[in-house]
Amino acid sequence: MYARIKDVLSGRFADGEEVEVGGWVVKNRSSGKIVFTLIRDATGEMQVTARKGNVCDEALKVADALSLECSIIVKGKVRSDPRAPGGKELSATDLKLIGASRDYPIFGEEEHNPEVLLDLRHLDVRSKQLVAIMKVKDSVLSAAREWFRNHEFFEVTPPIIISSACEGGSTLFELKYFEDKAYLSQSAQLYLESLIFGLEKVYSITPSFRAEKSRTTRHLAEYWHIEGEMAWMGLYEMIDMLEQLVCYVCNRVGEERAEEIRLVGGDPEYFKGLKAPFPRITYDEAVKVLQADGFEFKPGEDFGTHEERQLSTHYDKPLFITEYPAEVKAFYMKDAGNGKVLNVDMIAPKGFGEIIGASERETDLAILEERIRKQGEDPAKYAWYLDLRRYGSVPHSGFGMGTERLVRWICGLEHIRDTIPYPRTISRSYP
Ligand SMILES: NC(=O)C[C@H]([NH3+])C(=O)NS(=O)(=O)OC[C@H]1O[C@@H](n2cnc3c(N)ncnc32)[C@H](O)[C@@H]1O
Ligand SMILES: [Mg+2]
Repeated sequence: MYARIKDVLSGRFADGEEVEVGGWVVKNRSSGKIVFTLIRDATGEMQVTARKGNVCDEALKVADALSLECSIIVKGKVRSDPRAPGGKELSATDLKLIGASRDYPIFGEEEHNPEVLLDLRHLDVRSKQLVAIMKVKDSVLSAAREWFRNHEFFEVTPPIIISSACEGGSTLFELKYFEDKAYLSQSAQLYLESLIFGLEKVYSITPSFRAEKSRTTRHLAEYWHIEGEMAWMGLYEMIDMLEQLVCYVCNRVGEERAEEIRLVGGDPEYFKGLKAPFPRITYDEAVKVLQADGFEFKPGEDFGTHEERQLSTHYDKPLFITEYPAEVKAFYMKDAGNGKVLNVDMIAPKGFGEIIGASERETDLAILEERIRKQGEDPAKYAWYLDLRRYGSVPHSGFGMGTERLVRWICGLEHIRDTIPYPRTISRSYP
């Protein structure tokens, strides 16, 4: 394997030491006898200088003709130079063109129409901005897995092809399944609930699909869903746990990906320093806050983007809002008695909106059947799920965290589409 650019820049190799680096051309500037080439690999960017006399004429000709995104292998001597990005360069002794790149359609700094960039997403995924965001996402996923493993959760692999809605029929994607029909999973929850009777604490990281008709900056038709389900746990114990999970992931990612977060315009220090406890208010208290803020809001309705944004202006940490009206929430949420359910949404500050949806689950069979019917679904389609209440049911709770929502908040991004390599929305399923 070739030397990594970050290792060359970090001083791992002494001046004069010869190393070999593989990478792609970011910029090329030639004055005939000397060619300055900025190359990148997955660890960073550095300058390569090809000088007449140091490289053979053939290699100098290759260097001179390099264009955006050519892939090259360069052998050279490490040389400290304060004028070079990162304070070091490779003074080339040999340079080979591996993959030509003529007229690369995305020009470095130029502003491009977002739709054009999305049509060229298969190329744009190598851009500095998207590479940085994908590194942040990698850290989010690995930090989450580490937290789950350290807290006795088992990772499980629930089905993606499913037979009944978890989050309402209006956002289901239907597919032809042999001679039958099936759907793409909106959430692994119902299957995770079946798995707690053997494993007690389970999690999954899967794609969830929502046929959202809305065009917003925080909805995708396909997103990655970090979901947990815990036997014996009630709502408020789960909220304590969610604070620990979110702080662990944010602290780790803020530490590990500070450079990338800064590069895309985020504030890593905030996430490095995020600490529990987070503020907690009930739905009714949230309604009072909105009304005191002069917001026109009809009590009994769900909070939308505007309400969540307004509520988040009162706090600089994520806000837990609990006990929503039963009518606006899913059938599986445990009845809290006063027309409310034992659920919680976690709303990120600064208008980044809902990151987590969670609840204690209804375990009373009759109440559950009634709520399935009230939501216009046929309990017969949930026969397997209702069996979980017939055989050794226990109090349990669970949550779903949107990975892309979390990455968007950590990176401080305007639109969720840049948090996933290939965003799927109502108007895009290409490339
Ligand atoms: N296991 C569970 O208890 C999860 C539960 N069945 C569930 O799906 N809840 S949720 O619909 O609020 O979605 C959970 C989270 O999933 C994210 N989410 C939800 N919908 C989307 C869309 N369309 N795009 C991106 N992210 C989305 C968002 O962060 C939500 O808070
Ligand atoms: Mg939700």
